[in-house]
Amino acid sequence: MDRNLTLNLVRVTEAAALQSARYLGRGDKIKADEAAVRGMRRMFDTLTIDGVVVIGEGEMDEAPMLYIGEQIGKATKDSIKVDIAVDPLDGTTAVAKGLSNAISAVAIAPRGCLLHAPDMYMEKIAVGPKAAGKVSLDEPVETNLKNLSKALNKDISDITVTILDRPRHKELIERVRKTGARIKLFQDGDVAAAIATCFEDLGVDILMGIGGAPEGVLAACALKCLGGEIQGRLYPIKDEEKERCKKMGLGNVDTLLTMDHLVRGNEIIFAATGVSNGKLLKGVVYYEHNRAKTYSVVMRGETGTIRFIEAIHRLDKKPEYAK
Ligand SMILES: O=P(O)(O)OC[C@H]1O[C@](O)(COP(=O)(O)O)[C@@H](O)[C@@H]1O
Repeated sequence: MDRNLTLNLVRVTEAAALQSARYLGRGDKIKADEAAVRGMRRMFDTLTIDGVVVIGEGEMDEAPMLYIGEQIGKATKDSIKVDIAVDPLDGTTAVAKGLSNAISAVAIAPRGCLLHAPDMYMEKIAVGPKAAGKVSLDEPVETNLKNLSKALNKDISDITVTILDRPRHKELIERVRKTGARIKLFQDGDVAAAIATCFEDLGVDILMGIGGAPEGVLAACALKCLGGEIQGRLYPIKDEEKERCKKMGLGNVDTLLTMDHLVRGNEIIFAATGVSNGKLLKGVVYYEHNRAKTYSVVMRGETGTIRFIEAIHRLDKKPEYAK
């Protein structure tokens, strides 16, 4: 894929973040999400790609924009055909409540390379580069933490496990605590939490637990670029979810989804911009004179280059970013 696309993709998440951050702390997660979708969708129109959304805001009848199957970009005859995974706002509740860790994220890969993960839960385990290949969803929690401690060469009491703070994780939390490892619970945003395992100074060594399946694919795109590892297993709860897996040709839902199942190859570009403050990315800051600052990260699987980008936006000169 054209490497210039890398920087253009950041514009897409910046636009979404700038729009949705306006709703930080306003108690309206729907409006925050709609704003992110609008900003992202508009900016996508400027990219010369032949894209199709495979992870998006829902089916065509549920979502007006960025729905699954929607054609994206200004395609020319030379445009590369790509799959697009979007989460215009990962952390809608966080934004509504003015809490941390919300990001806007997008990934692209050549057509056919991204798993068309249905909108349901997925069990996940994610680690950074030093522990890639050393943990498995097929192993018990205790074994994984023992192997992680060996891989990182630190005592199990110095391992920090990050887990979504949900009642469904009660047993997982108890088992982790029994091993002596520390737990960092978080309220929302498991894409950013999975990515954080790849940066030692962010203080989390492993992500465990159940979150959204679409978010699992986005996290896999980022972790491929970063040299980490995420594995997933679909976690359908309702009968219609099981039916949906079958219809989508996902076969046995118990299959352990490796990195290559989630995203094939390493021709990947992933970009994210902070909406509210998080450890990985700071949120949008609005300044006087209609200026705003964004913090983004963009990465390419082929080269493994990771760029952190701080941008100052003159909203008076870019009215499309301002509303
Ligand atoms: O809130 P639930 O139902 O436990 O779902 C977990 C999912 O919710 C999130 O925390 C936020 O997702 P939304 O922005 O769609 O609300 C995800 O990061 C995570 O994968």
